[in-house]
Amino acid sequence: MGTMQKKSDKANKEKSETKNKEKKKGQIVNNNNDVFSSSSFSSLGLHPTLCDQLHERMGFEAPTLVQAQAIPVILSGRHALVNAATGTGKTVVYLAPIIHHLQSYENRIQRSDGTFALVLVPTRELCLQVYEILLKLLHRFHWIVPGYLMGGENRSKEKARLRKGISVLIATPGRLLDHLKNTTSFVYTNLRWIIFDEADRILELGFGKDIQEILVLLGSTKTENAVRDHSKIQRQNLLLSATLNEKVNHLAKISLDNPVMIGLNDKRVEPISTIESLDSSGSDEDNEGKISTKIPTIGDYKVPTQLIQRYVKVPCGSRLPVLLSLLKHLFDKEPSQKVVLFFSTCDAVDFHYSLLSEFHFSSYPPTEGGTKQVFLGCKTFRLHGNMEQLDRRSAFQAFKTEKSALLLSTDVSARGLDFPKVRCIIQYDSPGEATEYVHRVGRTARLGERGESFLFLQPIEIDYLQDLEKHGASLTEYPLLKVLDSFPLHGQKNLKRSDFIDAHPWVLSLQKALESFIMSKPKIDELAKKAFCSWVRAYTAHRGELKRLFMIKKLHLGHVAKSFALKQQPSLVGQSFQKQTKKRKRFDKKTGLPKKVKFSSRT
Ligand SMILES: Nc1ncnc2c1ncn2[C@@H]1O[C@H](COP(=O)(O)OP(=O)(O)OP(=O)(O)O)[C@@H](O)[C@H]1O
Repeated sequence: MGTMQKKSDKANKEKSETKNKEKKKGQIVNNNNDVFSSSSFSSLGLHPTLCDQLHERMGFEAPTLVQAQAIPVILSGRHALVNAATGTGKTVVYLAPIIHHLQSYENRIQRSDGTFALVLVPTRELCLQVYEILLKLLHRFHWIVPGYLMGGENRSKEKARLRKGISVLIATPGRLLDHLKNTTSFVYTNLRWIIFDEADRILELGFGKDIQEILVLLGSTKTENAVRDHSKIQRQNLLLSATLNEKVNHLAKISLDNPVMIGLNDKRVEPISTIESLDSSGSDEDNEGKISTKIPTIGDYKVPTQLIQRYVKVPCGSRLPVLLSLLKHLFDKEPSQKVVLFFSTCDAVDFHYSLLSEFHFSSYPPTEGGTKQVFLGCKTFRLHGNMEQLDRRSAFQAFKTEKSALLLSTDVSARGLDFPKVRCIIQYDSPGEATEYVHRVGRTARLGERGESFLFLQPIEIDYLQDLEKHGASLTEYPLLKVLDSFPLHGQKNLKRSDFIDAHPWVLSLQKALESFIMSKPKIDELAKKAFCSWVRAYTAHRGELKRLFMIKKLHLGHVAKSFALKQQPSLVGQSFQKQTKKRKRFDKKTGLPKKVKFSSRT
């Protein structure tokens, strides 16, 4: 081993020891027995050099419970469905066994052998994140080449990398399919593993057809597996998520052969002999009666036990000042912390990002000359699917490394992203499906660390709590009035001012200031109007049971406009919204199917 290598290993060891000491100082609030196993990585059957990497380079002292349970199964070559809470280390569950096997081949694998393992993920950020972990794990196995393919990247460069050969490939489905069809130098004859990370989300995003095509092109549907049984390469496919539910049944059935269920108790997937269709939603509706599915419809999803889950009940017209007050309160209480704030649309992210970056307010804190100060002093980032790839990448990386910051995002950040030390999640717009609630709050309270989450609900939406309860998430009400009373107004603090949020003097004065601010900033005013339209559209897009809980008819659109600091409901909205609703109704009637998630506008 070279001196440089030794030095870097020593530095890594020191870094990991400091990290572990920090954790011991009290960051981890959960009982370690709930997260970590008492076994060691080597006792799971992993190669000693890989165990050293996990320990020294990654700073992992012991496997997590799901790692201890799943790694031996995956090492044995069995297909598997892995369901475990957010932030419990599922990435290593599949990467470690792949590396273990690849490094042990008698004839060292070469780039010209092409791709041995393929990991499919729903978003570009997750693609990069898994790639970075893989890079670290492969540090001592330089002959195993990692790589990634994803939308937004340069196709020709990707082609060139594929031509040279990538042993372990991380990809988003659309771009992978593109290369499978068009890049003749892409060698995948040695493919042994296909992993679907966040399997349910890949299907929810409407990639079902792509996945089906990918599986056929790779010869990895169950029927083709059976034909290939006699060939020398055995396939092993894995599906993972914190919310594996009935939506992945089709995928599981066509891609997994006698799978082992981990974290799904005794639920089994029934074997089938033909290829079922993976439509955009992955729904079972069109096959009802034909297939008896064994993954339950109502999943009791595992939310980290140490996570404090709250809801904030706010009348629609007061949403914006309440959001700003909550943010201010959180950062005043703990100036060095990271918060992720979720919205339903890209436009809402853009509007609130501009507002928070520029909004000044004089009443808090009162200053001598009455000079206005930026309302929220923390670093702010935004991340959504309509941003340029470069901006997306730099926001993602920057928020990862910051010690104290606020990230405004759509659901593009909800799945799998591992931002260190996020203490708080705010869901300003409701997530819709309970699965998305679980993944959004899962960006905090990872691996036993503490975390808090806030879900904004209007009084008319409060029944949504029952829906969450059905899935195992219990929320308590946040004492909002007490917090609002704590803000200084006319030099006075902590006075009981009102029993009603929408009549609270602090809320009223902040709302007034926000409206004047928007009127003085034509660009932000434009963003507010756009965000209003998208918000209403997104609200009408709730499906099934959720449509009953989030009823557009019950909304007062004037109050919705107020929540974007608009004094009046923008007039164009009526038309555009009606057009949109009519179009959707026509589509639903024609196809009988729910429309695909519009990835570009919503996330
Ligand atoms: N054995 C371990 N010891 C210490 N830290 C670990 C261990 N395994 C994983 N981690 C760390 O735990 C964090 C969460 O891991 P990971 O992102 O794989 O979780 P996940 O279960 O996939 O979460 P999600 O469901 O949100 O995608 C990461 O920072 C990872 O480095």
